[in-house]
Amino acid sequence: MSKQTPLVLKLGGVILDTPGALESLFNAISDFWSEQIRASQSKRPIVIVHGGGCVVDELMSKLNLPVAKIDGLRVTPRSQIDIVVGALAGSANKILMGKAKQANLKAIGLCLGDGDSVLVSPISEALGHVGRATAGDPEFLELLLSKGYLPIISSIGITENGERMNVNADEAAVAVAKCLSGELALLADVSGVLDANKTLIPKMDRALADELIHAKVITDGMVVKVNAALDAATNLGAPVAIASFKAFDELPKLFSGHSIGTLMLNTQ
Ligand SMILES: Nc1ncnc2c1ncn2[C@@H]1O[C@H](COP(=O)(O)OP(=O)(O)O)[C@@H](O)[C@H]1O
Ligand SMILES: CC(=O)N[C@@H](CCC(=O)OP(=O)(O)O)C(=O)O
Repeated sequence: MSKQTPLVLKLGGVILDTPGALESLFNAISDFWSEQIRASQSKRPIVIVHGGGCVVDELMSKLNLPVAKIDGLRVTPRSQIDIVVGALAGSANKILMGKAKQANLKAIGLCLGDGDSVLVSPISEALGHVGRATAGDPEFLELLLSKGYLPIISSIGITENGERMNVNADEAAVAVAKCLSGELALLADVSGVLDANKTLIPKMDRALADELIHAKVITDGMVVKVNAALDAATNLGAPVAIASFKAFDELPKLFSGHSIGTLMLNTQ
């Protein structure tokens, strides 16, 4: 049985607020693996990296704390890192673990710092506890994947000095994919990158992305996502999909290596 390229799936936090979405996603993974076993193939390794920006926002609002972002990244002062870690590595990660368990998946809940899989360093004083992520040591994740685990990784990292850092989950997923030399798909609450008429753009290179960002057709979190996907496509030497986590019928296609949503191209 040949070794298969790991697939890194990034889930936006909105999936946690979308009724039935996690159940459908995990059942799709379970069905895909059962099908592979029936066909006497080895299970394709899958890793989930998740966000939870909306979970953090809800908690901040309950605590009457303001939300501030710079270029799509949450300003995370020292006084708020406990809240962010609790929401992402705690609540969001364990909700996902619970849903994976209900689908009988052998999941394991992690953060970027486990096994030094992803290394992080502070970006700027202005952003506070926000980290830039780079690929680290693949050994730990490869060990888990070789034993058939489904790692579910939050976007919380730990610096060399032991500081906890909040990492944008798209950037975290890119670093995990680089660490494992895997394929990457960024799953959000939209069918992919949309043009000015809200029509899906099937393929996108750097030139088109720059044009649409400049024209403010691509805005907010999608700017970070598009830039992260193009960076990953270049580094991994393979296209990266931006697609919907609601595209349940298309997920088996994605799992078996076909494209869905918008394909971000390596144009270097
Ligand atoms: N051109 C665009 N195409 C699709 N979505 C866009 C575009 N520009 C901005 N967006 C917004 O980006 C959002 C997805 O980014 P984000 O909220 O950061 O997702 P996630 O939380 O999954 O990382 C969409 O819900 C949409 O509101
Ligand atoms: C630095 C930074 O912005 N971190 C993000 C991490 C979570 C995230 O990216 O969640 P989504 O994928 O659901 O947007 C945040 O605090 O919102």
